[in-house]
Amino acid sequence: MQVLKFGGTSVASAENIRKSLAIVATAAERGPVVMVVSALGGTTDALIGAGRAAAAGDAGYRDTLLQLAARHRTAVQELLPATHSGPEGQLVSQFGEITSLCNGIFALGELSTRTLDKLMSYGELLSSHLIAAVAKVQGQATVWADARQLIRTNSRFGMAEVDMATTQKQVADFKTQNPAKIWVVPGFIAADAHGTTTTLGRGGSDYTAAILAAALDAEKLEIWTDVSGMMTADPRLVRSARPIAHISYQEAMELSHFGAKVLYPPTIQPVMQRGIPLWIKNTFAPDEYGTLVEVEPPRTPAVVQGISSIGNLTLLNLEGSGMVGIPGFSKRLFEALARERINVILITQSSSEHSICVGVNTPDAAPAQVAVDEEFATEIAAGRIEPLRPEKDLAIVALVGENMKNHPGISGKLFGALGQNGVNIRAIAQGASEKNISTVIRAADVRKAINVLHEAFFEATKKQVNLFILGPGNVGSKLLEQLARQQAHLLEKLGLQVRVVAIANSRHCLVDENGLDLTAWPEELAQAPAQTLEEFTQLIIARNLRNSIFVDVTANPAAAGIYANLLAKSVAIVACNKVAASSEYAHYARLKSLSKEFNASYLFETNVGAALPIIGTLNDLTRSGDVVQRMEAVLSGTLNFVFNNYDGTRPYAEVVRQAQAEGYTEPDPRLDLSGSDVARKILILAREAGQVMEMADIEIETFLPPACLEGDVEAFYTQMAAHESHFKALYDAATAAGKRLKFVARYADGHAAVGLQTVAPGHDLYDLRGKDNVVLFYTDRYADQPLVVKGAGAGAEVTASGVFADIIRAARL
Ligand SMILES: NC(=O)C1=CN([C@@H]2O[C@H](COP(=O)(O)OP(=O)(O)OC[C@H]3O[C@@H](n4cnc5c(N)ncnc54)[C@H](O)[C@@H]3O)[C@@H](O)[C@H]2O)C=CC1
Ligand SMILES: N[C@@H](CC=O)C(=O)O
Repeated sequence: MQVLKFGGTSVASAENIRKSLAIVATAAERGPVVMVVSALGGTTDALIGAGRAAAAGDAGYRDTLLQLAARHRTAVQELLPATHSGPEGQLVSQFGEITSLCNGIFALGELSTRTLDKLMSYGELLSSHLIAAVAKVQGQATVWADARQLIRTNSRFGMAEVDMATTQKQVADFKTQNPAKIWVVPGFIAADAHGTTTTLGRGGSDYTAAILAAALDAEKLEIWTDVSGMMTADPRLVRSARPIAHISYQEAMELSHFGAKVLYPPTIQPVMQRGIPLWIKNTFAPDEYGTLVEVEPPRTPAVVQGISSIGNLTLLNLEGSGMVGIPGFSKRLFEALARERINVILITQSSSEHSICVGVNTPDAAPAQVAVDEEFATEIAAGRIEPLRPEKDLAIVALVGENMKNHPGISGKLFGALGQNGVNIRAIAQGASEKNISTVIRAADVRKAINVLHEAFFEATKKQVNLFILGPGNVGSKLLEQLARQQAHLLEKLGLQVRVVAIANSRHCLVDENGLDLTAWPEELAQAPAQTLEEFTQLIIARNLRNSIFVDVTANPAAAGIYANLLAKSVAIVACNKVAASSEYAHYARLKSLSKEFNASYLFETNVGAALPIIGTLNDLTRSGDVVQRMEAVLSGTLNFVFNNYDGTRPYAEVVRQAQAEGYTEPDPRLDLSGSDVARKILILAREAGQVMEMADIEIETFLPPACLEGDVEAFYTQMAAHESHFKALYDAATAAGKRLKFVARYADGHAAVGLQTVAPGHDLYDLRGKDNVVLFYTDRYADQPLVVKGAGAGAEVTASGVFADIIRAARL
């Protein structure tokens, strides 16, 4: 025999019932079929709601029942010809019984578990009678089989336990007396020794099917549902989750216990005992393979089969020095919990024996606390142990797979992936069978954690990266253009799915968690809602997306002020904004240490020389043990451009304006002309070389007449124009000596200075074209001939490409 079970969605409407019956008809061509059915989707909840309302004295239960009756009537009318009045009459009589039952509950103001079982049983009774009638009309040799006469349980209403021996006999008797090809059986319900209706727990229709399959020693059990099998993770949380084709009973049991709701956990035991294959199939896509649960699934290279989670968990910590080395504490703890019928989901104990930690469903936490504190009242009073400490809002995320056994590195990878994303693990449990590694984490981190783990274990070729971009000005908009152009390349060549989740300027913020359209953002941003920087920070933290990177393409000090907060949440920072790296040393050092502590990159290569590999080269030198003795550099693209293009034929101010128009200057060009920007850069280099230095330690010799730095940017240009003769004199003097003007930064022996110099032909800095930068590193290894990095040192396009490169570095960590 074959047992096929159809869940609530598979029988939720006339159309779905037809689909389910078509599947049964095909199966019946191969041999007899037991069709176990759930109630029409949503019916059980409606019945419970009606019962509870009636018990609470709320007459609204009558409306619920009327709606339920109407829904069933519609199904009958759609499925059966008008001439076939039997089922409709039966419906009337069944709803009469339901109404009487609810009226009784209303009158008594009480709903016992026994009455609730009776009330809930009508859901499956209604659906199974209807479906049996339709099958008969379709010409199938069908019999309706009352599960209450087949499955015997004890009288634990709500979650009755099955008496398998009696059940087996009753099923065998029924089979002898009913040779029909198709049995239609209501799932979920059974009866105790007195014939009183019981239920097998929510989801119990799966269990009914498994019990019948075992009792009949069926050739297979098929669970027909609305998804194509067990998935590698909950598809509502992980978009790239995929069905698992083959899985062992043990693995299926682990996964179903841990939230893979496609299968009611007790279902596996009866079929596993007899080695009956269990298929999970999709009623709405019957040709899809689904999941086959069997004794020995074909071996796959997959070490981890699935990732599952259970929410609503509370950890209870029993802790105290009085526990160490004294036998019996755990026994008393578990007995106290068992007395209250509290199910323990997870247990961990450290080898110091100083604490035992158990995980329970959150609704059980309060009674558990009372029970345990009572049990240990004497020890608590004596200060030998602490009162029980519940910790709420937690969840379990577990890796499941038989191949994890003896496979080193799985837990390392698990912890690494979670740690890199700032997911703190509160407790861990792994049985010696190594089929399941469970971690307890904050409920708020579940989505991120499952995605991170899914990526680590199932998507070796793809990593999703989520960008939050602040300040799409010159550099930022070029960056967005480059990202848009390279998205396909990144996915194909580097396996990086780079999504821009948010773009904000100082007024608006545009967000799409699925990734913004990078061609339409300028118009959309202008229409987007207003948002403050604080709100933007909270948005990044609250979204809690894996592999999040904050990209700061502003020049704003307040923006630099949010890095610490974000790093502490394991959000990586990529900045071309130089404010943070050139702020007080203590702050710079704190950001570096947060970056290490929380495994989040803090990258700012573009702070010096735009996209030139200057900081990276310096880091490579120092990390490999080299020591920087001195540095000599031209670090201002703007000033190099200005002095390369000024010869007195055009006003100096006009050349500066051109540098600004071409995107080389800071948003405030006075920073470039005053030498401050170069001072920030040599400060950053000195710090990266290992020197503890402040901005005040840098000697800045400005060549600007003081009047140029008074007032705003327009006044600055006006004053430069007014002091044209000053700039001309500087130029003429240099030219007369056969030299060129270069604004040079120097560092040696812990001292740094910046200022204008004239350099002669042959000097390393003499031939520096356009807006180029150059750095000469003199180190222990490069003592005579410096290591030189040279090239374009300013401009939106190159800077954006440097930011892009930092994003890729952060993403690939
Ligand atoms: N232009 C270049 O060659 C290089 C620039 N950089 C750095 O790149 C950064 C950006 O430069 P540009 O793009 O030229 O400047 P920009 O002025 O064109 O763009 C900055 C953007 O940031 C926005 N912004 C300012 N404060 C904000 C806030 N609180 N919240 C949100 N958005 C805010 C502005 O509205 C503007 O859209 C600067 O820090 C600069 O030092 C670094 C290396 C080279
Ligand atoms: N304004 C800077 C550009 C980036 O740092 C410069 O001119 O060098």
